[in-house]
Amino acid sequence: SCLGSGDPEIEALAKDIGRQPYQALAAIEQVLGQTDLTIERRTWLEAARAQAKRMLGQEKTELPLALEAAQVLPADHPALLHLQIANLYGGGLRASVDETLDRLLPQLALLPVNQPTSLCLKIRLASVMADIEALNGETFELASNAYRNADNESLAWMRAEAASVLGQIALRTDGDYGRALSEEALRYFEAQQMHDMVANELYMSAFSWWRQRDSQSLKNAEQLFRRSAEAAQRADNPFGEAYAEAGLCGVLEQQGRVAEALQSCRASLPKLKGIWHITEYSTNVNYAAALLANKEPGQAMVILESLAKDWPGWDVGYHGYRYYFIRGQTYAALGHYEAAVSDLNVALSELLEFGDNSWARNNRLIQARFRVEQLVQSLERKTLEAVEKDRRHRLLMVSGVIVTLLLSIIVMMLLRHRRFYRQMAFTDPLTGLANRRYTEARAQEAFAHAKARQQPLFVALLDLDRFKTCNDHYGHDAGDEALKCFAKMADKVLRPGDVFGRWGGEEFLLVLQGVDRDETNSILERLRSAAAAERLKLAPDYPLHFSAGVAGLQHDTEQLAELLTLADQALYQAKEAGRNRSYFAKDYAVLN
Ligand SMILES: Nc1nc2c(ncn2[C@@H]2O[C@H](COP(=O)(O)OP(=O)(O)OP(=O)(O)O)[C@@H](O)[C@H]2O)c(=O)[nH]1
Repeated sequence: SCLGSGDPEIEALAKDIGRQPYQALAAIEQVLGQTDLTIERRTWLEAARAQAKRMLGQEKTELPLALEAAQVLPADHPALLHLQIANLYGGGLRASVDETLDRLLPQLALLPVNQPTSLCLKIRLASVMADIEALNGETFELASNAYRNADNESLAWMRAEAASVLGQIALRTDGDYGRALSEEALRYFEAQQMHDMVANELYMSAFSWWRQRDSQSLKNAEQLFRRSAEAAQRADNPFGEAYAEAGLCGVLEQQGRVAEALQSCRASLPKLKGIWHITEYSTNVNYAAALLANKEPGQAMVILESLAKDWPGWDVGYHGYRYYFIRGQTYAALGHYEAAVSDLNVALSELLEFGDNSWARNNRLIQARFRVEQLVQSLERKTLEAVEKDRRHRLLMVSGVIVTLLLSIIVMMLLRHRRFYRQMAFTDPLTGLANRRYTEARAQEAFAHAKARQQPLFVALLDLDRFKTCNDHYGHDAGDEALKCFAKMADKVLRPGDVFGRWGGEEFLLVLQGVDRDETNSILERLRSAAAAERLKLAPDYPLHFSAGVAGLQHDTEQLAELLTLADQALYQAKEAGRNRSYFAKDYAVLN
């Protein structure tokens, strides 16, 4: 660090700031502790202290007091001007920067161009303006003026400082020129063993490579950040070390070297705490990015959320872009696509706004913009896909339910139809009794069962008497009524297990199992008297009488047909004998 005070003791202390800022600061503070200092000397020492603290990233809390005390000096006193410049950096309010610059610049213009004081003030001011991103023609002119005019051997230190600051400014637009200047400064600082200045120079150079973001530049940046950390360590400056490690964290993260990035972030963050906010903030964002890359989006979100809470208002400009860009991706990794898209859009708008300044020319911004836009698009696609998938899923479910319902209805209808057709196939449509086919099947079953067990079985053919006359006198409908009435009556009188069905015309078949001859006869008589009691609406004078021919199962009966023939013969006999009676076929040897 140069001051240009002309005081060898103060200049020696100032030079030590570039070597070991901590020790230099302690020495300066020791001298400042003396009570018999003149106000001029005190002001120079305060300017040196401010510079040392700047190198160490410390707050300059005593600056306002020192500035007040220095007011007794003439307004253009270089020590006072130094303090005012120091106050611009970090401590000075942004709003008052322009005002201070308006006051300082004309005064600097009045100073002789090649005097150490004049050179140092210009270098210091250009450096502060570069740090606060006030990069304009004046800044460049201040630095290049100092660089051009520090052209003799005795001003080598100032020339190196000027080269450093001018390099810093040039690196933003012209990398090659910037780096050539930076190397010139580096050579001097290394030769002078000004480790802290070396660390700073390497850092600035590394940073300029980092900005280019291509893989070779990132490698260069990584190497320079490492060298910067080593130099800071030699200078005994943990702040400088943390600063370089923070840079390393970002570069490694960008290179996808996640584990190393996490290590650098974790090493630098505790040392940065409370020292230099912007670096702490951006390193936290880089740390979150590395955690995200390490598939720890939950952890990344914890950091991002605490940043939003503890550092409100920092999410603007480039930092805002980075913050929302990383948080958007973290949201996406956590599956919150809508929040992700919204964050990425904020990132984009920050980027576009931020792109309005001179950095917009840097293609890095354009690349970043494309990346954000690509991500937003892919996330929007993902959201749409998720919605579409959900819709398809629901559609599938609804159609599944509909298909199942339709199938059940069809199955139900088929079952009903089957039942209906089955019934149709087995039932006599007029009387609702079993039809001949079904009656015969059931009779066969009963016959086989009784024969196998040698149990009694009686087969009776029942025929309504003089049915033709009913038809003839009262009409066919009356005949139908008689048949239905007979069927209904029989259904009531007989037991559910008895086989009873329409055999054809006015003829019915009754099969009784497990009952003997007498019981069969009495069942038939029960039927007879119940039928006789019926009165037909359409044929009131037609008596519902029937004749029955009955045959019983014998030991030697082989077929049901034999019994049916016998029953038919017996029926004939019953008719012959005068009707309205039951006749049993030869009943010897009937199973009783
Ligand atoms: N209304 C009606 N008549 C039927 C049905 N099936 C057969 N018939 C009639 O029933 C009559 C049976 O007459 P016949 O065989 O001479 O016997 P019947 O008049 O009862 O005389 P017997 O048996 O000797 O007492 C015929 O005229 C058939 O047309 C039917 O489903 N409905």
